[in-house]
Amino acid sequence: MGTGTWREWTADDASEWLSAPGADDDKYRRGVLGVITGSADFPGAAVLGVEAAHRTGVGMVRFTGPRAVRQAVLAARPETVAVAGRVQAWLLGSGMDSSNRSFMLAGELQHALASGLPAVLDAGGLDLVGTHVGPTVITPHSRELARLLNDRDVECTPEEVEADPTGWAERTAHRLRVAVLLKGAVTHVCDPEGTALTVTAATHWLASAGTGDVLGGIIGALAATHHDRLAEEAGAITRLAATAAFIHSEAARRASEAWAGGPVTALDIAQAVPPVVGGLIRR
Ligand SMILES: NC(=O)C1=CN([C@@H]2O[C@H](COP(=O)(O)OP(=O)(O)OC[C@H]3O[C@@H](n4cnc5c(N)ncnc54)[C@H](O)[C@@H]3O)[C@@H](O)[C@H]2O)[C@@H](O)CC1
Ligand SMILES: Nc1ncnc2c1ncn2[C@@H]1O[C@H](COP(=O)(O)OP(=O)(O)O)[C@@H](O)[C@H]1O
Repeated sequence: MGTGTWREWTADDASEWLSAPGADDDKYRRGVLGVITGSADFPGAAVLGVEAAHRTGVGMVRFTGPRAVRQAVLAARPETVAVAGRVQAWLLGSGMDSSNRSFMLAGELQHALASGLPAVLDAGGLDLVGTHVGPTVITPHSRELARLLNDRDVECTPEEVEADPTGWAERTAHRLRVAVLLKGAVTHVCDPEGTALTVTAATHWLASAGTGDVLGGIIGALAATHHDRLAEEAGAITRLAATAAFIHSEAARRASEAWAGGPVTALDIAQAVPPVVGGLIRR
């Protein structure tokens, strides 16, 4: 079992990490999120993450993932810039296969991580943990966490992770020296410094394909808009990740309520993010 004191992250907590742009802001000052996600097999993961990042409120999203995916991303969100350039944070790996990475893609991912900028490592980017130098959060579910640990000679099964999420999240944070967001009906977010937060999902309709990709986009956007804070205080990535999980959960609840408590899709959730962010800012 975990040793830390875990605390549920509340709306009041989340609201402290959100603000509207001011008169002095422009798109660059607000923050640019660089996104390298998706693949020919999973273009949707890139579309969902980019959609969620825009909906969370970021200065710009710069998508430099695989060429095969760019058209789909731009068709869904023409606001996205698809040329390389300066960014303030990275979202890497959703919809990618770590065992099938081209030489060029591997180089681009390594280059992103070597930048020292805040990074969110999801799905097919999880194996890159340890090569990062900036504030970083990994976002596995139980199967991905077990696989990641097995690859580092730590024996555990997805069932063991599910039986003891606090313990495995803490052990992973300490061993890999990184903030961990372990997804599930209760999402556990912790770091090696001892911050330990839970976000209990407001609806179980969240358990559907692509919702994790949406969460990645929300975390990425918050990392980009808080780049100044993260440069001073790397540990803030843990609270930003918990804030993102809270927004994600509330957006799912809203999206479901819009359908009389019925099912929602990942894209519905991304599109329900703005009123949640607006409501938290007004608190
Ligand atoms: N629309 C999209 O493009 C989506 C892309 N996704 C991407 O898909 C990749 C794999 O993510 P997962 O979360 O599925 O990875 P998992 O580690 O959960 O699963 C890996 C593979 O195991 C198999 N599997 C595991 N449990 C299964 C079950 N109960 N029944 C049938 N097959 C099972 C599936 O073939 C799956 O591809 C990630 O890169 C992720 O980002 C997913 O997020 C789903 C949506
Ligand atoms: N039973 C559940 N109840 C509520 N939320 C859940 C449940 N199962 C999973 N979730 C949430 O749904 C999302 C699923 O993410 P993930 O497993 O990465 O899916 P995908 O890879 O298809 O995007 C996570 O945010 C997770 O916390």
